[in-house]
Amino acid sequence: MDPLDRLIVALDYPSRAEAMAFVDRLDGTVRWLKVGLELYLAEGRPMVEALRERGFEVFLDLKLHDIPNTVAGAVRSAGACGAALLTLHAAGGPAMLAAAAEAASKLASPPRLLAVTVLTSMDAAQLRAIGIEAEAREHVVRLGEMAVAAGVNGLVCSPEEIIPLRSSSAQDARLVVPGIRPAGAVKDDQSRIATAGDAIRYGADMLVVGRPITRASDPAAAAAALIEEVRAAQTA
Ligand SMILES: O=c1ccn([C@@H]2O[C@H](COP(=O)(O)O)[C@@H](O)[C@H]2O)c(=O)[nH]1
Repeated sequence: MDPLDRLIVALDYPSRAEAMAFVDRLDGTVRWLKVGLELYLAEGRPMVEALRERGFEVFLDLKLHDIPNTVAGAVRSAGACGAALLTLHAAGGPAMLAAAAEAASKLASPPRLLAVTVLTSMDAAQLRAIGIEAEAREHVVRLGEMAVAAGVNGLVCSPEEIIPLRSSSAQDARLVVPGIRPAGAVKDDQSRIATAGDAIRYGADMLVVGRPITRASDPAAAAAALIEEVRAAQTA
């Protein structure tokens, strides 16, 4: 797989002007950009369309989570803007996921649906606080198997769950992995992390990287270095 198709840069910015100023600084080094809630709620569908017009592939990370009928409608609305990937929460359950998959299947060019398993910011204490006593790995595999059976195309998980998922019934799902940090870097609000090279060696398909690139003094160089790390890991 082309390493350029394995890195998604998260555009966590409050406005189109700031996002586009950052995109300019990337200087053509990346192919995939992620529009999340902050930017989408501020700028909406035209933001995605503008990135598509500039030739980028877009991952629309809206993490939909509602009753099946509402999520199906959201997939129809969001899916028409040209994004290649769209997220929803696996915790919405099989009926919600199946309704989303059915709605996507009726679109002219549907986004691939990715189910977010357990947010990479959550550790054991956070999981216990919402009533989950199982380890993150165990819970991710349970959610991942359920989500794939319900019809989604891929999963969002942390680097720590890639290997367990690859030996589960969800083994063929596209695994999109945030929680990427260079060795020794600050975790910020992330908990379950690994380096880009390790995540690729474990079996990730695509990596999502925000602050290690957006906060770099030279974002284009930081992105190019990550792409090189991916290339080295996949040929090792
Ligand atoms: O479990 C999840 C799901 C989504 N994300 C998103 O990925 C990026 C990560 O940004 P960093 O700055 O590299 O931490 C961010 O946009 C999240 O919304 C996630 O981190 N974990």
